[in-house]
Amino acid sequence: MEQDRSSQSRPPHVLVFPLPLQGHINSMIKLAELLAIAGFKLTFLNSHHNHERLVKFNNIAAHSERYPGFQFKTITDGLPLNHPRSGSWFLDMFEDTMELKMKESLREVLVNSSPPVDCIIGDGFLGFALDVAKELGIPIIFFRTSSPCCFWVYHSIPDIIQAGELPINGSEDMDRLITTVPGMETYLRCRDLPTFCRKLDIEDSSMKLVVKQTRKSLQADALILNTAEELDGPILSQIRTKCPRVYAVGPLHAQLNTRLNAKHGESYDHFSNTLWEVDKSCIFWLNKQPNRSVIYVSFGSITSTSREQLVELWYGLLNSKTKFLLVVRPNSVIGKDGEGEDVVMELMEKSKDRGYIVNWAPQEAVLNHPAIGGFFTHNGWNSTLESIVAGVPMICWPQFADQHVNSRVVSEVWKIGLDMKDVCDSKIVEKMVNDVMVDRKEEFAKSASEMAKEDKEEIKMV
Ligand SMILES: O=c1ccn([C@@H]2O[C@H](COP(=O)(O)OP(=O)(O)O[C@H]3O[C@H](CO)[C@@H](O)[C@H](O)[C@H]3O)[C@@H](O)[C@H]2O)c(=O)[nH]1
Ligand SMILES: C[C@H]1CC[C@@H]2C(C(=O)O)=CO[C@@H](O)[C@@H]21
Repeated sequence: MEQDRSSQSRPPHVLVFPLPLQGHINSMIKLAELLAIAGFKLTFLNSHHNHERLVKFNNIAAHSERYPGFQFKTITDGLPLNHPRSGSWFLDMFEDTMELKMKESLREVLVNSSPPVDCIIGDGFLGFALDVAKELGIPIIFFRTSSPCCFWVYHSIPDIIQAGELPINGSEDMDRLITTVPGMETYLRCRDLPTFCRKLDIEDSSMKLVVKQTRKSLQADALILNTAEELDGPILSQIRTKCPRVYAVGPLHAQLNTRLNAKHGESYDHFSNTLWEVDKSCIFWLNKQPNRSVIYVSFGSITSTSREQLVELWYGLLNSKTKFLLVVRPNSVIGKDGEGEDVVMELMEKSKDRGYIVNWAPQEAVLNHPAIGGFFTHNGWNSTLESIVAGVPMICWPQFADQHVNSRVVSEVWKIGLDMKDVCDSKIVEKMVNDVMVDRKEEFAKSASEMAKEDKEEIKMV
């Protein structure tokens, strides 16, 4: 059933539909805010579950006050209410019956929308949105929230397999170069491939899923990526050989900040859109530390660590020559019978002179604080971009998906950090922290600040 979208005297109505994860909501809501500033009517389609958390930890009504055309709607994420939604739960959403539930709910929202939706901006990982859009005759743009370099690797997986470069033959094989991803021939090793490629079985369902969603992204009317030409020009050129309508619109947090600050001044309150309670006390702690003396340590919104890994990281930080601000999300330490939570309490107590631990930080404010000199990160794409824009060098400890490719690009191509992938040893942590924060401090600070400067120039030009 097609709705009448003709002869409009009203602003165009865009529906933005993210995969229900913090890392996807963050950049997609910033894009929605930018479109609302430009005068579009905006519907942001959240899952019931995440919307409840957004309402709990943010002043959600403020979005519609600030942007009169902005509204939230909610649908199911396809999962039962009692689903734990932790660990790698999100893969459950792609079970056929779960996906069907989301697809039907999306269809219903679109059919009943008034005014009608003129364009969908769908998360590129929710390929079924394309089928609904086509059925209803609504243009659709896909937005991939992860990195362009990983998008390109996902796209190339069938060629890598065809060339016999996958599967990986055990741990001995991890440093072999992959030569069949155009543009990355000189630096991409087996260990830098997205983790889904570490399966021995080339018919593995998660590997097939990422290829399917990636190839489907190219069938939309256009593809949006959260990057800038200055940052990812060579990879964007490669992607454009498969799909000419690729737009680099990022880094979105910086685009939005630039516009809001220009209009309202530097002290304007920005929405954090967070699914956890932000602990701002760390900013007061940072205020007491010397410039560039603290390493910020955080692994995003999905990654869990084992108790042993956390203790190993903590000893490395403690033995280094620098202070640290560490984020440990509630329930993110895997251990038996509350062991995970106990260890966090113990580390907090023992860290007092050297560090500060919070459950969830105001990350952008932290990265832009003068006391921060480095970011120990898992290289989720948002964190990577936030670090680049703030001019903060990185120590990379990637955990899954695009993060392994991102850390390789950060360390080997952009040279704004060190890569610690596949290792968790306190001695190596200590050495890398000392390198970035003390021994090679000026070298890394220089490359990171040059990169931030180039990026800011491009943002000003847009
Ligand atoms: O204490 C914290 C920790 C994180 N953040 C924010 O949370 C977001 C985290 O996003 P990201 O760094 O991308 O990590 P993930 O949450 O792990 O993101 C998922 O989604 C990303 C985008 O698709 C992928 O690149 C990642 O690999 C995937 O794990 C960032 O904007 C951070 O600023 C906070 O505000 N406070
Ligand atoms: C659904 C998760 C698995 C892959 C997605 C992704 C990506 O590389 O595109 C990154 O992180 C996760 O949020 C997505």
